[in-house]
Amino acid sequence: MRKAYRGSPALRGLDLRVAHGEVFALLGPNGAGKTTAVEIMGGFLARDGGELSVLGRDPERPGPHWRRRVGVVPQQAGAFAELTVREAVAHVAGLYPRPAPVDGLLATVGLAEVAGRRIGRLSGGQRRRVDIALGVVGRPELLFLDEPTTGLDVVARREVWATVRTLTRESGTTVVLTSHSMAEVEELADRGAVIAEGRAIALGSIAELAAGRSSRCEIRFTGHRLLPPSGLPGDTEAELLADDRVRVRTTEPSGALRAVLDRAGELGIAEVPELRVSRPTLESGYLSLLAAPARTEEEARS
Ligand SMILES: Nc1ncnc2c1ncn2[C@@H]1O[C@H](COP(=O)(O)OP(=O)(O)OP(=O)(O)O)[C@@H](O)[C@H]1O
Repeated sequence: MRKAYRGSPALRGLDLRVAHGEVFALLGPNGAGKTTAVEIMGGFLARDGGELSVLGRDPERPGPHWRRRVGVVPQQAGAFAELTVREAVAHVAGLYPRPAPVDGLLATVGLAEVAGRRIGRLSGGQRRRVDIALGVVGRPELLFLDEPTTGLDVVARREVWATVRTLTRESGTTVVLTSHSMAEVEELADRGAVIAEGRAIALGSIAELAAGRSSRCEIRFTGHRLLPPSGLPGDTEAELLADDRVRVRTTEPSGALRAVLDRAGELGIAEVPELRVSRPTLESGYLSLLAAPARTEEEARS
């Protein structure tokens, strides 16, 4: 996809493939082009170039039934302020041939108790749930969720995650999710792409994105004498920090840990002080990908 706004490029050849039934995350800094991509894929915005097939159709020439098969929860929604929750959801349900039962859906998204209240009187989190209910009431095969939990409290966020998981599990809905929350992406997504300056700089499973530019795990403990004199296995780097703390980064966490534990045994130390082993987080992988020099899409795909 290519798109420029008044000559200034927002998408410079964004290339994506989302598989049927998966939750695919679009990650990237502010202004990277995520919302522009969602608006184009959802059929709300014309692109300048590139080929696009969404559920087998070009969103600019969708044919009669395509729109009913695609649900969109935009970043800024909040329609129907004068209607009650149930009226709004029932109204939108009436536009679809096989809508979800309204009261069941309101229960699923946690709105049953405020079903009779006007949308304009709801809290921000409750309105966001209305947005989600409106996006899914037509039982779309494909759902675009643009930052679904921004502004929600921790409990509400988890409830929205549970709703999305229920939808994907029970109806096999394919979801394209944009989010700035790494926790959200780790919780919901199967695969994703990191977008920067209108291009995908990395594509893959969430574990692959978390590995980022270096797939090394981290082992931390206190006491440099626990480092075996013969060294550690694999592609490993040991760093001495303040207070005699040690940070080991390694591609072979089990082997490196075994070597440290063996050394502790030799020294008669039963418990390695402050021992912690961690895999790379999505946040660290994401940051390493963004810090990398601009890569071509071919490199990103491989
Ligand atoms: N309607 C518009 N008119 C002009 N420029 C726009 C318009 N919409 C977006 N842009 C520009 O296009 C670029 C991509 O914006 P977009 O909203 O797609 O990014 P995003 O990745 O969704 O960002 P965020 O994470 O902040 O939501 C930005 O430089 C933005 O300023």
